[in-house]
Amino acid sequence: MAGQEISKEESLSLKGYRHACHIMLYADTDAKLFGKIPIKHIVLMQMRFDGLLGFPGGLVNPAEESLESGLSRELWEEMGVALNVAPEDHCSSCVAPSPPQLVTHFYTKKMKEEDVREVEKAAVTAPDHGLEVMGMVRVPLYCLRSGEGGFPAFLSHSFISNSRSQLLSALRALGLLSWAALDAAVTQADQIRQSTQQ
Ligand SMILES: O=c1[nH]cnc2c1ncn2[C@H]1C[C@H](O)[C@@H](COP(=O)(O)OP(=O)(O)O)O1
Repeated sequence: MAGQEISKEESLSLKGYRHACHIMLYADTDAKLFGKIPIKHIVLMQMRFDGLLGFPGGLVNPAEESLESGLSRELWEEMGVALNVAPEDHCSSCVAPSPPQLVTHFYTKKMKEEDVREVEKAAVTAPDHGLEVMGMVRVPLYCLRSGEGGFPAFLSHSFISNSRSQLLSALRALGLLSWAALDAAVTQADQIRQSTQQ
């Protein structure tokens, strides 16, 4: 479910559409899982109230505020931190495949590892914690030796709207995972989904 890409400016002229803004916060890390598997990058997503994975953010009314300030407001509600989002952090805008009449605007922001830790700590006492947000999650970007563990297993879960495509596109565009690693993970995730549907 990728949705149809559209420019931010064009999307704002669409009549009768709602606008949702979400952001991928990420950082580099030297940490190693079990002391040997390099984690390389921390990427934050969240478990939503509906059991689906998605990015922090929410609905913004462009008639009342800019997309970026609306996104900052949503981030405060969901993560309890005042994060400045700039127009330069904008990554893509899409007419979402579902729900209807929705444009999803996607942003990415690189942080320091220690600042990501502060976000994670603050999120536990944010207004929406335990209500609209069940918790922040880190995306495991590594693959375990079995081939399926780690990122493929993560991708086999259920995601809200086009957030899975947003994740894959951002990882590709930012060079956090190679094209080959991404393609292999997507193929393995499909296999995991098929095997768990039986
Ligand atoms: O992470 C996401 N990526 C793309 N679209 C998303 C994401 N999370 C939600 N959505 C879509 C689907 C939802 O109906 C709307 C509104 O999002 P939500 O975060 O639930 O907004 P509110 O907190 O209710 O304002 O966007």
